[in-house]
Amino acid sequence: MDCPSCATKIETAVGRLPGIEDVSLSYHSQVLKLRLDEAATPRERLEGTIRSLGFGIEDMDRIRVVAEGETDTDVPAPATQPWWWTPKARLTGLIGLLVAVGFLVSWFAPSLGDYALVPAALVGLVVFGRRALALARVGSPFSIEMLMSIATAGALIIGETAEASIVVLLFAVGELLEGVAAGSARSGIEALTALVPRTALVIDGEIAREVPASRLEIGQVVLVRPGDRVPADGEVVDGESDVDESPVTGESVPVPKQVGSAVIAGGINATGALQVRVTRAAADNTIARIIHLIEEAQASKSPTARFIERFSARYTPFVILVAVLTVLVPPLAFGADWHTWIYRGLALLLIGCPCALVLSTPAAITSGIAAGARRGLLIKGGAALETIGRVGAIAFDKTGTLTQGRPQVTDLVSLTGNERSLLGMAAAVENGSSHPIARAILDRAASDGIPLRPARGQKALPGRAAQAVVGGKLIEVGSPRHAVESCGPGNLPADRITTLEDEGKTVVVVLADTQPVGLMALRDEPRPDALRGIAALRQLGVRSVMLTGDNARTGQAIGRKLGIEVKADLLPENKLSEIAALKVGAPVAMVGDGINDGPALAAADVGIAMGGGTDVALETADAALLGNRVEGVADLIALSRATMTNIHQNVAVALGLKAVFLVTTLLGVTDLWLAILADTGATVLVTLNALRLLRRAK
Ligand SMILES: Nc1ncnc2c1ncn2[C@@H]1O[C@H](COP(=O)(O)OP(=O)(O)OP(=O)(O)O)[C@@H](O)[C@H]1O
Ligand SMILES: [Zn+2]
Repeated sequence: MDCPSCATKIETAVGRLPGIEDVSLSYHSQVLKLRLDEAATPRERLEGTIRSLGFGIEDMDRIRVVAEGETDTDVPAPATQPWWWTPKARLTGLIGLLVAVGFLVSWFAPSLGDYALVPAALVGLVVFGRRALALARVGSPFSIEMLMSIATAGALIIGETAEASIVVLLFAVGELLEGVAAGSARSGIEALTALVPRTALVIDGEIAREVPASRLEIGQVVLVRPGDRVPADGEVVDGESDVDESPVTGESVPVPKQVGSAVIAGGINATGALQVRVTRAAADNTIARIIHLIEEAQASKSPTARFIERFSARYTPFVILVAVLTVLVPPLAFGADWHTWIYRGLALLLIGCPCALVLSTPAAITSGIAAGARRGLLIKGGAALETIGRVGAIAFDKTGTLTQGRPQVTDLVSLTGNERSLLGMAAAVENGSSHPIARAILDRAASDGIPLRPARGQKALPGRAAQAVVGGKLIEVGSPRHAVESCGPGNLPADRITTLEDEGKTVVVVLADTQPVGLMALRDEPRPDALRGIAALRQLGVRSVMLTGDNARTGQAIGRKLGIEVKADLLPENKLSEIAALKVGAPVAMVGDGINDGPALAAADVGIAMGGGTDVALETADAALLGNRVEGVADLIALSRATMTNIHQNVAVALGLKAVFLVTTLLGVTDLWLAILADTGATVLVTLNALRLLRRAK
């Protein structure tokens, strides 16, 4: 199969057979899966149906019954034939030979004339004509095969046998080239599958035993020696090492891993032996999800692709109509020569194939998505890829996206008692909360050796505070704004708060029965890559805005360091309205860590999740940055723009060539074989152009 639409044709045709369910055909792995009731449809009939559409089954032995739950990775990769020995290549060779012999014969025996070329044309006509009929039966009457067969038959009838034979030869060559080009696009994605090793060493008591990586189960512990590739997504339970995850995440620096770190299948373990507990089965590890994503992206059509499909659905009948008129009108109305105008009409039929046009968008989108995947930029479909390049503004969540997301308590200010009891109280309230501030306070209490006091009724007030009853008092830990609302502005040490906030620290106030008893300041360092990432976006002409629930002073202090516009003091629902307000004229993207900001990611036109490796929240986002660098956002935009440029070039080539040939054919300066060259040539050009996107990636 050369293109996803081939896969659709087969799926439709096979799906119509009785007793067949759950047909799914993966264009990438070239594997067809279905549930078959052999009483209704014997295997031979299934095979015959596929072959009648002009596709082969590489090896009947590879038809296998799979057990429930078995994954694609268990299916051995097809033994790839060299391109010059594929059925297509052999057919092309045969037709080429017949054409060559035909020309020789007519050279030596001029009396035979062009009849020597009839065999070549007939072989092509039989092969492609049968395919055209099979396609017509499954609902595609205007296939290129049909147009080509009519043109060939017509040329034979009016005695242009040389032309007819050249047309079938060029068509066969074009198909062959398309196959080669499509194959190299596919191998870019297959390379990803190859990243995961076939086997893994499972630790079983004292010994390590080798098992297929596809059979690893969640919870098993595998040994990854230095130099090995990590066989599964998992968590380090023993050992320390640097792992090069660049093949999956695009992150070029090896990542240090200790006990507790997440590792991704496909990473290369550099220095020390690691023991890794498997956290995801092979079927849904990061790489499998990337591949799945690319396949889904192909199935879901981008807006441009949909537009072009609608256009081409009208284009072909329109050209056929023009061809019919071309044949009929001049001879009937103006007494022109029939032969000339039939010839021109046939040439027109050949340019009526929208193949190159239909391929222009999906080819580029697939390459773009695959190119992104190679650099750790996951894009969930063509629509997202198209939108990202057009965004006018990008909203960033602060915590964990522009900052490290690991705040540290820097200052403790007790207003009444001592600092240790202040910390103990706050920690008791925060115990159980997952907010980064809560974690920071709990860590500090633990490192200061302060025991937790019993607390009950722990509750979160999102975007404001956490509260609980400790020692009979209602203790609240929250933003200064929340404190002002409960105790009035008079009782707070406002100067002290202002000073801390101007240093870029987040201040929380601890209240006991609505009376302030202390302050805590926390600092969350900006991420080193954030500055570069924002600068790169500015270069692309995109506005960046930081959205934060923190107060304005803290936000501004961080914003100044990063050179980014700041919207502060936002409650979670205000973040949504800020995003809506940014949508003026151009779409908006939202970048977050995908943990607390699901709604904001969903509210934007494009939600981009950032997160280290395995725990990316792809469910809520349209795109994800596996490399976990802010610069990835600019890379995404650049990739999207490059893809759109590529699409426009493809459309221009496809339509441009057709337009030129439309005119020259009507003027009578185009030969039939030039018309077919324009068609297959355009398809090949479009595929090759789309491949340039993949090359860019490495
Ligand atoms: N569990 C909590 N403990 C203490 N203070 C809290 C807690 N939850 C929220 N706050 C207060 O509310 C403010 C806003 O919280 P919110 O969760 O909306 O923002 P954030 O996640 O800290 O920052 P950002 O929006 O930039 O990611 C915090 O700065 C803090 O002052
Ligand atoms: Zn195709």
